[in-house]
Amino acid sequence: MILELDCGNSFIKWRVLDSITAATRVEGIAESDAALIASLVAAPGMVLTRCRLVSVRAPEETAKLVDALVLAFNVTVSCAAPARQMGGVRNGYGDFERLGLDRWLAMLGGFKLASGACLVLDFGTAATADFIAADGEHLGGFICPGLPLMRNQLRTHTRRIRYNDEAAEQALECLRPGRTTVEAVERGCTLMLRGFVLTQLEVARSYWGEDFTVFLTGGDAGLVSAVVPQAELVPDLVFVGLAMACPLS
Ligand SMILES: Nc1ncnc2c1ncn2[C@@H]1O[C@H](COP(=O)(O)OP(=O)(O)O)[C@@H](O)[C@H]1O
Ligand SMILES: CC(C)(COP(=O)(O)O)[C@@H](O)C(=O)NCCC(=O)O
Ligand SMILES: [K+]
Repeated sequence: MILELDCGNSFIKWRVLDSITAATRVEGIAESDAALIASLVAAPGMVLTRCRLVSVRAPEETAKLVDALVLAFNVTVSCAAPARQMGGVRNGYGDFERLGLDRWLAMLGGFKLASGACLVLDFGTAATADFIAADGEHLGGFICPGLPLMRNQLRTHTRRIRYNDEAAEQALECLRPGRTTVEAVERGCTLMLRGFVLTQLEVARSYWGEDFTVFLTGGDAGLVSAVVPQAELVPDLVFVGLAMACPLS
């Protein structure tokens, strides 16, 4: 079985694929290395042979996780690395190694699925947008704070914005103007994310008219999907790119 990991700034997304059919056997989201390993140990019938991962964390942090995986499961671990081009996509950064690897893999996945111009929007700790032209040229992208960062900035830099996660979840029942602090913040930040999406669509239209595919991914993609009904919601887009960047021969 193949273990796949997407180590973001907030969470580790993981899944285990059958080596022969490539079907997903189990998947989850872990808050820490220890929680990840505990979930894998607890899953019944787990025989890991290979592991591939992408990380936007510090190299030392990633190395620690790799060591822990090797120790726990005796697997070979392959880590996605930056590239100037791959899968027909050309990295648009002057310094290509600086482009976040999760963005790069989501772009590879998007371009593969679209086989044409695409706009890749990822809603995690940060919200990111990347533009890939029909010929595979990455035109660049944008990075903004995602919902967790916007919310936490308000909570930590004001005196009177305080509420718990349960209240936050309930506040998103609808997006009418808030009548409590939690509603006002959660709905306000959600509308900021939606505004981000609409602006990115305008940029994409200025390049390609209507001739492009929009991909939404990341943990908070569901919060914005209503404003782009034409978009493809692909939660595992980074994993599509990961399989391209780390083929298991
Ligand atoms: N099951 C879940 N567990 C944790 N967060 C989730 C879950 N489902 C959706 N989310 C949302 O995903 C966001 C984190 O997105 P994610 O793409 O994992 O970020 P990152 O890649 O930066 O770690 C959180 O703000 C949370 O709102
Ligand atoms: C932009 C990001 C912080 C997004 O991370 P995420 O929200 O997925 O955890 C990450 O892709 C990153 O650290 N990028 C390096 C900077 C860049 O892409 O220019
Ligand atoms: K991510």
